[in-house]
Amino acid sequence: MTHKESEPVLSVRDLRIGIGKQNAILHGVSFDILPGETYGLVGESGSGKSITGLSVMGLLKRPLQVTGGSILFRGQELLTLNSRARRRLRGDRMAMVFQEPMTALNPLATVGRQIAEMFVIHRGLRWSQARTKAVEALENVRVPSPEERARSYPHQLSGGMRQRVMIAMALACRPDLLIADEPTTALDVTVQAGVLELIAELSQAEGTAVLLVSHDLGVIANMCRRVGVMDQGRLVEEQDTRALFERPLHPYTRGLLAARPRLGSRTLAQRGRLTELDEVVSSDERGRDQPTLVTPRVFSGATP
Ligand SMILES: Nc1ncnc2c1ncn2[C@@H]1O[C@H](COP(=O)(O)OP(=O)(O)OP(=O)(O)O)[C@@H](O)[C@H]1O
Repeated sequence: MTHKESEPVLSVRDLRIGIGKQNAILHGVSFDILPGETYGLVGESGSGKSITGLSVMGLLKRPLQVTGGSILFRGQELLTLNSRARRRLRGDRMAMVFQEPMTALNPLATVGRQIAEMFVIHRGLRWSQARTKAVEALENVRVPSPEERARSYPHQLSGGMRQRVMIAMALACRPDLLIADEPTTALDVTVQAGVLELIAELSQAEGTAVLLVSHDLGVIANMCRRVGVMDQGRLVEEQDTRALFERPLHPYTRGLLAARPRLGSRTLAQRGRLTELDEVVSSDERGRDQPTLVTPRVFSGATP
């Protein structure tokens, strides 16, 4: 890694997306993600979380297009790069995992081959070496019997295992940035936790910056130190996660928090994590030994 540890891996400034110039959908979103940081983007369906992630990856599909702003990746402007250069970055320096792994996996190739391909394309390894690396990559994401699993086709694996395979592919080349868009929404609650813990562990071990997109505040609470709240194509608030739960500044965030799942619902709260966070936040000990907080930001319509 050549960039300094304190410099953001990703710096999104005033990002605008629209259908042509007239029909704006994302209205000037800005945020930074530091190395090793997991930054959460939360908001209701349709608020613009996914299109933000897709535009960073350069995977936005027409009729949607970036109409303004800047996306700096390790100091390099992505919006002026040609498609070949962006393709070279994808899968190598930045990678994305989606809610539904089958959209990213080829049903006709074994998972071992698909992971191996990453090493062949981006690292120039021979297939024999790449296959060995693929088995290692499966081992890293705690896939049991990785040699055997490498020979499986995606449909022969459970949803949780497929998600691990997609994470193994995404992290194969040790990217600086991982974009995880609702990575556990389609999974059973017990499997969710394992996949999230895996992303957190790998990010810490490798210093990977993670953009975690989720509508689930419980997931964000467990994974992220900072969170941006999106509403109707705007980032309406950005705060340290604990502070957000304690003192939501924007009315929309307050609404989200009021509507958040409680014990008994099908989220991480079921495992007591959200309740733990509630306890931490409401405790007198809060704030102690916490990393330095960023200045809370409210972007519009705030009534602090
Ligand atoms: N292909 C498309 N054509 C036109 N509008 C689109 C297209 N894809 C997304 N949009 C619009 O962009 C807005 C943001 O969508 P986006 O998928 O980013 O929301 P989201 O917050 O990720 O929600 P979800 O969690 O449901 O994916 C929505 O209003 C959606 O209708």
